[in-house]
Amino acid sequence: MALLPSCPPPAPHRPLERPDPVLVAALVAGDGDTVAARLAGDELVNAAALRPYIFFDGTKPYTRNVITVNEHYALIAMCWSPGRASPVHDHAGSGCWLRVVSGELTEALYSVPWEQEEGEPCSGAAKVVTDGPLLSSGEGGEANAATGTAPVSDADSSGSDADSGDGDQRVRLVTRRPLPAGSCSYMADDIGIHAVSNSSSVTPAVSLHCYAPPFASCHVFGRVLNGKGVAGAIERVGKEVVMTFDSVGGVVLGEPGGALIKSFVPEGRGDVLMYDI
Ligand SMILES: N[C@@H](CS(=O)O)C(=O)O
Ligand SMILES: [Fe+2]
Repeated sequence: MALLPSCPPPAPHRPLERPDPVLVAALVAGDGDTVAARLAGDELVNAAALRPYIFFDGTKPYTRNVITVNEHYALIAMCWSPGRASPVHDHAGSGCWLRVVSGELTEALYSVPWEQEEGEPCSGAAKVVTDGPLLSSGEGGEANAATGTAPVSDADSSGSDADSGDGDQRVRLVTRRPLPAGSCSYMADDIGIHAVSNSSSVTPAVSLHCYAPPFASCHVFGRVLNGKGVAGAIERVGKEVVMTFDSVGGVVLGEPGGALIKSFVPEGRGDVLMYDI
């Protein structure tokens, strides 16, 4: 059992925390293929190297474990609760390489009907569903987004109506694809926006993400609630959210109120545990 560590182990044992020269050189050169290959290979990324950073907080859809951040990239291990998902989100103009380490994820890719300018704030609707049905991997909501048939009428939102003169602001589901263990993917704003979910309702999943350059905030997208609390299509109602993290360099961060990182494995253990990938 790994209790809350007071400080990270010495750097020589934690190669993932040092800027990787291959990754840095590839990023500086704009060579995405080499970045992908580096993350897909086992030389840098392997279970033993990742294990110190794998923490789950069972109360969250996914736990963000920051392995390292430098001027070129951020390396983050995400631990996915069974059946849970990230909200639909962009990546703040950064490139996002993803490798599924264990379990199986599903990526839902959405197209956006507007040009995403760097640093451009999203027009805000007053009520945005960010952690409701949108986050489940169920069929209901996203099917609406795919067909664009869901009526949207938000009394508190000006200018976000799907039928407004500003044009169609709806986000549309393009595809949903499984990401089994070992698979890799790339995502960026010029491709679209996405939501990632753990495909399993019982098995945790772990993924490794490399963001280049690192970013401190992104936009999430949700369904506008109409006056009766009914969620419509996913629209450009994204609000800027600051990225949070649950551990850094293998050290679990405490939260006000003392919430501890909990593990799903083994079931029922309430103290801080690492999940063995
Ligand atoms: N981009 C997400 C994780 S995933 O859903 O791609 C994040 O940084 O939290
Ligand atoms: Fe993402």
